Amino acid sequence: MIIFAVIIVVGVLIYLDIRKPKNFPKGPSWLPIIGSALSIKKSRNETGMLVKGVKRIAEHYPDAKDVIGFKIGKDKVVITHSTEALIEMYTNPDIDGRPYGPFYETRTWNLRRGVLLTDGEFWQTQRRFIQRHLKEFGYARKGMQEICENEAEFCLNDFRNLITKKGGKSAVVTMPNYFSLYVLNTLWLMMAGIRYNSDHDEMKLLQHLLFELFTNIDMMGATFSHFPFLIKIAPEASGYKSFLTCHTNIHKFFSKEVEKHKRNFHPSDEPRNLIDAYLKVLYSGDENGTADESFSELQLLALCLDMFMAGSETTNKSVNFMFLHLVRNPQIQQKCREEIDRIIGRNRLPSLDDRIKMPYCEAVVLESLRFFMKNTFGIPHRALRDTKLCSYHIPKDTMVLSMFYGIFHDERIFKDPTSFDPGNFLDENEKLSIPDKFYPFALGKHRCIGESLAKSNLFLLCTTIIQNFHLNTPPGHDKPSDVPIEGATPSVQDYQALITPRL
Ligand code: HEM
Repeated sequence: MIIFAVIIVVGVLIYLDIRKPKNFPKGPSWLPIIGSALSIKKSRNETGMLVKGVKRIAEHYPDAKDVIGFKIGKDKVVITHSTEALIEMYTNPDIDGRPYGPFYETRTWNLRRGVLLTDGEFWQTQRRFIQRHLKEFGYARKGMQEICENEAEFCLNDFRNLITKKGGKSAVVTMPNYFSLYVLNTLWLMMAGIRYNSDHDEMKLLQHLLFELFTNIDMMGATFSHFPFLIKIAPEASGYKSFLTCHTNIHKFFSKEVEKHKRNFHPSDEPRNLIDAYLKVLYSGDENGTADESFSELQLLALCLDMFMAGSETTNKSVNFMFLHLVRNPQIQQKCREEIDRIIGRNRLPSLDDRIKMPYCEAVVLESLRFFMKNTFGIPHRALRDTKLCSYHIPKDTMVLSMFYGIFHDERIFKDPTSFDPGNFLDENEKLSIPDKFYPFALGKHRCIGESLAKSNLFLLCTTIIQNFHLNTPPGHDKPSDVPIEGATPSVQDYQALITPRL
């Protein structure tokens, strides 16, 4: 009798686990416990990339051309993969939440902290604070322009010194990640008032940790997050242990920085950067004298972590894609150089004021953003309540992901989406012409807050380096591969470039 009852209960549980909600987006069938995880894994292995794997699965459901539905472990996951679906998702306030789960909370002491993966009023208050103070410490004044121009010049001088050390004619440089410190400095000067030199070991280690982290996870989360029971029984194999260790090390670094600020800042002082401004609110409240309860020291650490992750990885990798394609395509490099010589000349360094007069270099920047974003997903969203997406039913708490491949590989927008072509952003008169639906920084309430900083860095690093050097494949080397390495965001494979000063 008992056995019979157990069989019935198990049967009902399995039925509930594999049953799709009515009018849920089409997709592979769900197996007990694992859902459609195996279908995704198989397709990802066969195509070599998660983005391509999802695209291939979607092709099996031609009548579901905009969104596709999965279940991975405990999570219902819906992926938007057409331009229209992405726009609908980002502009639907019912899908403005961020998911729950160990992946999202382990990184911040099992609490929901920071700005990247929080939602509701807490997120709104903190986002508003960052936006206001980024303006104050850079965006709205000449500050950001000066900071980015200076960092591009530091990069230029480091290249020059390297070439001098190698005998003065040229140097072979390991390219991906060469620029990461300069990119990070532009953000960190506004956040913390600090710039790091290229030989700062602790910062190099931190960037390495972050790079590893982004390579080992994906935007759907990690195995331990979809299957939380694995945290206890397989902490290493599920990726939980390394995820935790990496975050512990990152937190140690930021705690030290915040401590330094606490020692050197008095509430009556004028804040010099975003961390100071945050401490001022913590010590003496905002302009009304009260601090919102979302402000705390742990939250400040989480903000540092989030800004570091959101700001440096993304920009650095876009810069890497830009230089990869400049090395692979000397004719594009030459066209940039011609525009630089015509508009700026060789007697002064590029400035952000030149940008408006340099459509070709600007088009290279936009094409690099397309190449970075086309193989990535947005940060996961969550349905705050039952809602609709492309007329499908999306139950409350479903994870909703945007797959930018849909926009950036759309043949209706880009003639040949697979080739790197700045012409995608120029009209027949070589004037800048940006497609209406070009959203590398997303849209809606979670739209990126770092767009202008990222674009400024890309433009200035491109023009400052190309104004002064030729970048080529070293003799005897193959052209660097343009097949990206998978991860939460795609990376450029290791390659070397020969840097030669212009005569
Ligand atoms: C090439 C560089 C960058 C790209 C392509 C990029 C792209 C994006 C995208 C697509 C989102 C929306 C995520 C979503 O909800 O789906 C986002 C959000 C965000 N970005 Fe960026 N980003 C870049 C650089 C930066 C920089 C430099 C910063 C820091 C100043 C930054 C800070 C953020 C933050 C804090 C969010 C979360 C906003 C929120 O949820 O309210 N990003 N970014």
